[in-house]
Amino acid sequence: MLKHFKERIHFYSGRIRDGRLHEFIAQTLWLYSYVTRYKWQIAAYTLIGLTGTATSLISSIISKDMVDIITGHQTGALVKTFCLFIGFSIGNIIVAQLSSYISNMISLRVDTDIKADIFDKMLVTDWEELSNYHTGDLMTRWSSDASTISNGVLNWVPNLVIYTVKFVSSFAVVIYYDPAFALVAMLGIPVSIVMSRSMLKRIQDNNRNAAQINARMAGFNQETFSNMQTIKAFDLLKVYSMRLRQYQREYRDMKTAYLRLGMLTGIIMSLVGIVVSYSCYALGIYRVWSGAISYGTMTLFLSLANSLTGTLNNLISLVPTAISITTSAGRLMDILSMPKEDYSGREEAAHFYESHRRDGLSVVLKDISYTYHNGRCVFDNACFEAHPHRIAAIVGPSGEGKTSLLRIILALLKPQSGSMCLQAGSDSLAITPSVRQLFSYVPQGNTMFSGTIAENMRAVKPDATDDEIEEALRMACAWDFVNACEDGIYSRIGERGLGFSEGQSQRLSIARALIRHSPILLLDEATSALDEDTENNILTNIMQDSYPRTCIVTTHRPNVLRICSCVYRISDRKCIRQ
Ligand SMILES: Nc1ncnc2c1ncn2[C@@H]1O[C@H](COP(=O)(O)OP(=O)(O)OP(=O)(O)O)[C@@H](O)[C@H]1O
Repeated sequence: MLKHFKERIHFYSGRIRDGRLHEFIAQTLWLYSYVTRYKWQIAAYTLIGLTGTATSLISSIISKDMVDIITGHQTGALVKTFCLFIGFSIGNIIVAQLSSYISNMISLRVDTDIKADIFDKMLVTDWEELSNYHTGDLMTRWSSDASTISNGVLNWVPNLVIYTVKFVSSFAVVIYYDPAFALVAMLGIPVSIVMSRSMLKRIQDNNRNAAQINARMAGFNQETFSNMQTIKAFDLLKVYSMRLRQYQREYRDMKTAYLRLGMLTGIIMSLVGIVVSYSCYALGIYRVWSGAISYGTMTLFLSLANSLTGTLNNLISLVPTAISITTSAGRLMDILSMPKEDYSGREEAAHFYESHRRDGLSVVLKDISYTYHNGRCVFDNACFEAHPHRIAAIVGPSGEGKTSLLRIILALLKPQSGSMCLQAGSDSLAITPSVRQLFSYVPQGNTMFSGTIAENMRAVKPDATDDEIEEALRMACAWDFVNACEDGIYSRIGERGLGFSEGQSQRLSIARALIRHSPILLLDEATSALDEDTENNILTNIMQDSYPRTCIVTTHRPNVLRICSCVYRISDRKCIRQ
């Protein structure tokens, strides 16, 4: 006994040392915050479950009385008891259906609420940290892990209460009528406990493996469907088809091993259940034969014996459920515990802009140094400036840091040292995520959303009129081809600009950036697919616009440089003004 106790202590202290118990506690505490948030829903859920338990228990007792009246063991009004029995049976059905409806409604609300909450938290997570995860992995965590959590938060505590009450009340009724019977009904408990203990570790491993394989599969599917053109162009159909099968095989193998174990456990548990049922039958028949109990009591025992074994198994199954919920909580906590962006200065930024709307804002970076998490240092004490009514160009060889500089200006990347601010006269405001509302950004690649052209424009300026949209499209040299479309600005754009050429999509992206009327416009090789004349016209339009806009472009094209007021070359981790 003492040896066993010492082993247990050693086991748990080992877990504390390797951090698993600590992790489990942290995950449980995290989940607890959701439990307290939905305490009323959880209470309603529990109450519904308890009502079901009470009605089914009362039905069993009434059915006992009815059998006893019929067999002459008990005197009483048969018709009244029969009516009660029918009434409770119907009540049982109604309570079951109603509780299923209400619990589904609550579950739906809590599920959408928790998902929206987690979604919002993911949106404000530090961009660089978040970009370490594949989007497929993020989507799996958000959809399936968040579902596991919402289900768990809503069901686990009520189920614990309901099953415990059900077990204890059934047990109390059995003990009241015949304590010996209660002992026999409990025969299966030791086996259930031993079986579930052996399953726990495997369930934990299975949960972890399944989550990893699902994430990989989601990533693979997402990349396959969004890169169909490349896959076909390289004639990779067979390769991708085989790759999918490989992932499926891994998933199947893992699932099969788990199912086999489940089947074995199921067989053993069922055999134990049969032994317990037959023992209960045998004891019941013997007690009726010896006159110790009535037929009615025997029917009551038999129905309660099944309910006791079932409820106990349900109670035991709450342990693996808890493991799967905490595993999901851990996977979401990985994301949610990452640093968050600080948006507390939004109002100050809006006010700063309002005060200097007429003259525009300059961008000033002083002695900034930035190294990516993987150790790649892109800037070391670099300086950069851009001013209203001017276009500042950033040039340099591929991979030198042009896009990284725009990400720094956008506060997507946070320099390890140096300062960066927006300046207007002698006023300045530090660049933080709160300031991002003052930027418009056209990144590399096609970034149009599926929907109409007007919807894309109104995504960044919801109150934009048709005339404003036309004006922005004209400025981006996109009006001619949009006007030529049958539905004009209400023409549909497919996923990632499908239906329009690369150059047309670039012009639509620029129009979308212009319509927002942000004081700072960032264009990352946004005119690379255009012919020189169109590129020239767009940049000249931006320069000649009366709106005081500070424009920063990255480019490899000499044509752009001729229009720009100043040029910075990125070289050797510095920005050198030319
Ligand atoms: N998310 C990232 N994590 C780690 N390193 C990165 C990341 N993004 C870019 N880098 C590295 O930073 C360097 C600068 O990349 P960046 O995209 O800024 O170059 P660029 O000058 O815009 O190139 P291009 O002209 O080809 O677009 C590259 O060497 C790249 O490997």
